[in-house]
Amino acid sequence: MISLKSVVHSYKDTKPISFKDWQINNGEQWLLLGESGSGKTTLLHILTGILKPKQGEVNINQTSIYSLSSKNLDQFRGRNIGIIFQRPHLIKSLTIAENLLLVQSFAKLPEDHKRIDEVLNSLDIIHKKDAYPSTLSQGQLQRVSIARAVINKPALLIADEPTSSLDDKNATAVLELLMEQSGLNQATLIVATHDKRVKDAFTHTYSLA
Ligand SMILES: Nc1ncnc2c1ncn2[C@@H]1O[C@H](COP(=O)(O)OP(=O)(O)OP(=O)(O)O)[C@@H](O)[C@H]1O
Repeated sequence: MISLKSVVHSYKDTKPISFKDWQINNGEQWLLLGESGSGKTTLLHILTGILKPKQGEVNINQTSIYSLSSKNLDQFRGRNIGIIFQRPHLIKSLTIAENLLLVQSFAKLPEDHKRIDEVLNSLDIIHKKDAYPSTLSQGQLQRVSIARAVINKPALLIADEPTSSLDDKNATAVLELLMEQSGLNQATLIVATHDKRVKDAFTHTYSLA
């Protein structure tokens, strides 16, 4: 279970943003909606342990994440949280498989080539395993981003505007893959977007004012 309690954040010289309390049960799929500037990215950073809020508490499966030391928080994030950004941030000098091996090693998990093949197969991108990111299409790169996010079977999968740079066909495919991949591991899925094409796929919505 993930919970957000009495969370408020303010950046230097800006007015504080209050986030209403939020409770998410394991395996639920949520849409995070909000106008530009309403605080979606801020909230995702708070939920993923990147940004400590000025006030309030964030719990992920009974762990109050901001009570962890920074070393333990890094490891917790690597093992429990997968993040998909609007654009894939892959390391250009490494192959797709090597990029995925790096994610296992950051989380201090053993190299697991079988798991890499399994994930790349399920995302229909195994043929690009030994290719470099610059040789992949935008849609293929987004599938690799999903592979990277799910490789360690995280309990929480978070996507920040995952479809906004894709055409209709790829946007639908990426959304279906996100739902399918989170379902495979019973992971909780949170997708932040203002892409109207994806709204209907979700039953739960958290809206920022
Ligand atoms: N590092 C920062 N320093 C100061 N103010 C910031 C910083 N990051 C965000 N803000 C401000 O906080 C508010 C929320 O920003 P945030 O990026 O979370 O919004 P958003 O909903 O993700 O917007 P968008 O949909 O346009 O990406 C905005 O007013 C923004 O200007």
